[in-house]
Amino acid sequence: MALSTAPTVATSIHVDQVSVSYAAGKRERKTILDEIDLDIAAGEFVVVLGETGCGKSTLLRMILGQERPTKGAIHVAGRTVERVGAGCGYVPQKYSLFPDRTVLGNLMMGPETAGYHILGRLRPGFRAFRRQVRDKAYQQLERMGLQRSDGDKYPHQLSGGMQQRVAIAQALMMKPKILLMDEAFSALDPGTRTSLQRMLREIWLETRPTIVFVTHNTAEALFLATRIIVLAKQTTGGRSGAKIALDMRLPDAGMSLKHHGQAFLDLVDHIELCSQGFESAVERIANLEGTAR
Ligand SMILES: Nc1ncnc2c1ncn2[C@@H]1O[C@H](COP(=O)(O)OP(=O)(O)OP(=O)(O)O)[C@@H](O)[C@H]1O
Repeated sequence: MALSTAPTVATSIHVDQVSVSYAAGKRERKTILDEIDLDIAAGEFVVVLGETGCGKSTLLRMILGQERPTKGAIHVAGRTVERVGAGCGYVPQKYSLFPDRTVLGNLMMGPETAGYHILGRLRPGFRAFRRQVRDKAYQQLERMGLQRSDGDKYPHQLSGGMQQRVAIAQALMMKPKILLMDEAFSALDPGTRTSLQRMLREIWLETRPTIVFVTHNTAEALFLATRIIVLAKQTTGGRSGAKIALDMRLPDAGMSLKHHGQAFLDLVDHIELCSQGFESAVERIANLEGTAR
């Protein structure tokens, strides 16, 4: 087994020889991720792609601390992840808001809970603190393109796109250095999805959090990412879990078909072929590198 290497703080996320397997029947285990090594530097916008069931969400849950790896370890900002969400904001596909709280209540809950425990709220400073948190919540709402009056609504009174805007605002209220997003735009109609992609890129350009974003959509990945990771299952050699089949830094973040034409289409093809199997991806990349020499 590889020794755990000490991660530096500048390395925002350090995934060290992580394997994940689940019980499959009485005696067997099914390997989902197989000895994954991945270093993500502070400020990178990493998009994780891969075919359905290859373990993208599993990897994100491990970074979040919702689950522990079967083998290996994950370090976030220099600390081994041992509990949920230490320093990470998280936006899932949907249903992340508390249905019995207003939008404002949802936004204020995190900072209030982190700032004052229940008895501490009787102290004189709490009211002023609460006013500051409320002002910040309104600023976040407006930053997300929502109205102040939306603050009084309950989640069920909002469209799916508005709910996801609130979910992102909620995650940003805690000023996370790391934002984990799991198919956060997948349930939205194409127009709303495009506008949220633009908004997320703007937020990233303004404050440069580290973002790890899981999606099925290759065009979305190329528009958002500074780095694309493709997970693909192994199919030979008696191993079955997924490994990193492609790890690609993009010279041009914010790529789109409109601006990059054939280069964009070639990259989409390359990524999609690499996601079809780990071994074939390795062979494909070796062939391409041989041709380039
Ligand atoms: N707690 C669990 N117990 C057993 N199996 C699990 C558990 N969590 C995930 N799996 C299995 O792990 C595999 C990978 O799941 P995961 O959701 O990470 O894949 P994914 O790449 O995100 O898929 P999709 O793109 O379809 O969302 C699946 O086969 C899933 O059934």
